[in-house]
Amino acid sequence: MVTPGVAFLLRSSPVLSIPLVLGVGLRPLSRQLGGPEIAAWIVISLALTSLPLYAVFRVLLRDWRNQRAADALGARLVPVKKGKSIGSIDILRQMRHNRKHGYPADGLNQGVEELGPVVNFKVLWMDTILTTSPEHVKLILSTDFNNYVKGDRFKYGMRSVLGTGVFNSDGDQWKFHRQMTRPFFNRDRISDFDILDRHADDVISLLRQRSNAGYSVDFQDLIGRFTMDSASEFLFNNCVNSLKANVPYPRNAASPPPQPTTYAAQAANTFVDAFTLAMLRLSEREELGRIWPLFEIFGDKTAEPMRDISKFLDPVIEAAMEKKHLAGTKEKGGDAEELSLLDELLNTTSDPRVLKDEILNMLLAGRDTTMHTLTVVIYFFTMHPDVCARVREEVLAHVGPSRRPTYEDIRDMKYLRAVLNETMRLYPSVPFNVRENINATVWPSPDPNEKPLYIPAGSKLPYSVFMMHRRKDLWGPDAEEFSPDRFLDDRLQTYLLKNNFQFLPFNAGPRICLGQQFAYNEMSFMIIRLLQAFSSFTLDEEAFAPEGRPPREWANTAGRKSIERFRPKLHLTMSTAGGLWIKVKDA
Ligand code: HEM
Repeated sequence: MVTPGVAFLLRSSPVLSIPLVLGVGLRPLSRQLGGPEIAAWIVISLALTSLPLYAVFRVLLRDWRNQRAADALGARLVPVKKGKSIGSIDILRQMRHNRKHGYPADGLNQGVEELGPVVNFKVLWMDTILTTSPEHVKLILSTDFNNYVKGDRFKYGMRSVLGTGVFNSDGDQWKFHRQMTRPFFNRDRISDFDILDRHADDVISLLRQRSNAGYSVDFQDLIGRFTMDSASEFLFNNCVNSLKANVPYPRNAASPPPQPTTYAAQAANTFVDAFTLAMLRLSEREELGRIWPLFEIFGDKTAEPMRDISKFLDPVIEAAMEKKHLAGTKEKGGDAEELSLLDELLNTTSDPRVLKDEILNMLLAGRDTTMHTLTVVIYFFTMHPDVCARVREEVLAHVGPSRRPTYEDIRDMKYLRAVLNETMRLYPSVPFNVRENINATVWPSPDPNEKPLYIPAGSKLPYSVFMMHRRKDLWGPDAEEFSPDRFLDDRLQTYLLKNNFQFLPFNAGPRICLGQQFAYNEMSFMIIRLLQAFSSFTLDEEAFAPEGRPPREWANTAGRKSIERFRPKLHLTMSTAGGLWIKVKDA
């Protein structure tokens, strides 16, 4: 099998062979055409400089064409953030460093402060136009939807894990996947809390048991197991059972009791670790941009985690296909409630590859996003005990201390919804996203006194809801503060309702998150259950691993970065570096 790196070199071979062709062919060609004898040193110099010259020529030609096209439309080019080194490689290096060690949007913020809310970070001579403007995001996601795609570059990087699933497809292929999965998210199904309730019980008993024994718990790890188990049961009726596997003890625990390693626990941890690693590899590719295959010359870095994922998923899919085969085609309107997404999908396709792609896409969509939001809600509870107490009051008033919450309870709990929204405003699970434009286009200028902006065809267009959600001109002077009431008081009218594209944790338009309502239900359900069981939460900072502690220098910066006591980390989705170690107080 050809590795991604070798495939990349083969694809680039026509250009890469220019020096060779010049070196070997120039002198004989000149002789044959009766031209002058070319000195060897000239041939060598030409061969050596041909590639850089070719690249410079192409870049200059493209920039000249873009300028002409912009002029013709009465527009201007997007301001470029210039790096100090050739191809702005220093910016790329800085971004990679920031991703690993910085706070989300470090580096990008400087560009935006300097040049405005739309900046071209022209890394490796490729137009990479970042916008934080609601009006541009609206064009991308909604009003000019057909001109913006995930694009071949993005899809190629994700393909070895996500295949052609709903996340990783465009056009008719995407429509096919979306139509296939949408019916599954109907109101009855997403309000059926049986699965959630069972797994929430496991979370609570584990928290209680560890708390009684005096240990703190990594809430992110625990809740990731909850979202994985719920999603796997919901999606393919086959629980990963990660909550039954060994849950880690804090690193500062004096003598944690030994945990028996069962085959099931090991299998669950292997699957979860492989899934996490595969997602990490994908985010590394996305970060490197179009040159990522060069870092995978000797092998596909997703191959190993995908082997472990397949070991778990393939038998599940085979068993569902077998069951379907034995039962014959289910009639529409049958006992739909009992069917998982996988069973539903089998009514549309029997292609195991399509089934696996879809399931993996859904797991990606459903696990880390809700895990992250719930983790940050609990973090905010530890930082704002008054908010925690107020949500708890609401829980007790609407649901009481032990009853199982219903869909109607959740719908009516306005403050809980405001807390979830405020958490997703400050720490959205998908803080950065990206599209590519098919045709050249023009965006309105953020400064009405300036000409509109010309966007060349095929530009990489990252948009950041993380940055947009913190803009003071859109949210008011307290934009960086955690204040759930902004979704309930005058600020709702003054800011949010003026522009419904400025709050987009779930995206918008035709590709809006399919699981939005399910996610609100799942997260609300879990919080209600937690607040019925526990009255408060505290951080156990002693238990944080060094990589999970915000560096000292953050305290000397501005905004939220200076006050946070956890460390947000960025991959495809956001998470908490080193986890969130907490202690709970029994209610
Ligand atoms: C807090 C929880 C969640 C957040 C913040 C969230 C956010 C998002 C965002 C921003 C997108 C757009 C991605 C893109 O265009 O590249 C998306 C898409 C999607 N989400 Fe969610 N999501 C959440 C939970 C879920 C859950 C629980 C599920 C299902 C189990 C789900 C299913 C999907 C699907 C299928 C898509 C793809 C839609 C498409 O491309 O047509 N999401 N989500």
